[in-house]
Amino acid sequence: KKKKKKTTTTTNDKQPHRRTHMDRCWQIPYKQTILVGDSGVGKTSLLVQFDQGKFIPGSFSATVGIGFTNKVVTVDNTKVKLQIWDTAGQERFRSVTHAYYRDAHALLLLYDITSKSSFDNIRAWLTEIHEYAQSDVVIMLLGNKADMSSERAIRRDEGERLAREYSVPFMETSAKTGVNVELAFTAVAKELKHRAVQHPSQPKFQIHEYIEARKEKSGCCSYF
Ligand SMILES: Nc1nc2c(ncn2[C@@H]2O[C@H](COP(=O)(O)OP(=O)(O)OP(=O)(O)O)[C@@H](O)[C@H]2O)c(=O)[nH]1
Repeated sequence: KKKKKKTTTTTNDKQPHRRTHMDRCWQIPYKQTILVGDSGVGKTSLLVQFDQGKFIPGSFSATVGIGFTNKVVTVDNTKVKLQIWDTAGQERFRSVTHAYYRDAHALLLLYDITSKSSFDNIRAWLTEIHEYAQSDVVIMLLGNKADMSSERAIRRDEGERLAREYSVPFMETSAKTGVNVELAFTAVAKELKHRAVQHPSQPKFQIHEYIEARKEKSGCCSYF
């Protein structure tokens, strides 16, 4: 049995993509994705579901400051390395979070479908994002806790309407059941990959269409 060679990878943002003898497919240097939204909407839970495929129920412990998880997503035979930052939703950590917006390639903005205030605050979050982040940052709006249909406070079409107003893609997710969690991150990875390696003659990747064709609408309450 051949001994596996130890490899080290370096990132160089000036090189959008490269192929090395260690890789079987193309690689894109780390892309920073940040999870933002009010405290308790499920940012940490969403990341744990995506990273480990599990949901840890029980008492809620608010994130203090900021932390990250590295995750490689393979899209179209290309490895997109996402460095996913989980921020604290609490107001008192806001200045810490702002400092990270500038370097973000993508922002996943969450509200909780059972919390009207978390939905109402989305406009304030978007104002902050537009103030601190790069103008071409990929933004996605997620209505989390879609499994809690009996406590739903925000209809799906309200989320859709808000997303349309800001021209951002939208879907409802559940960090508990996993509904649309992988899709949210894969769509972001695909968009970032296309931006990095897209040839001008190729058609642009349509993130809205990609999501619309794949998102699960289950776990939501058709009555609304
Ligand atoms: N039913 C259900 N509960 C969820 C879901 N996502 C998160 N929760 C619960 O909601 C609470 C808050 O979740 P967190 O992931 O800690 O929220 P957060 O947005 O990271 O909060 P901060 O760290 O304070 O910003 C926890 O009790 C979770 O178990 C979900 O999709 N469905």
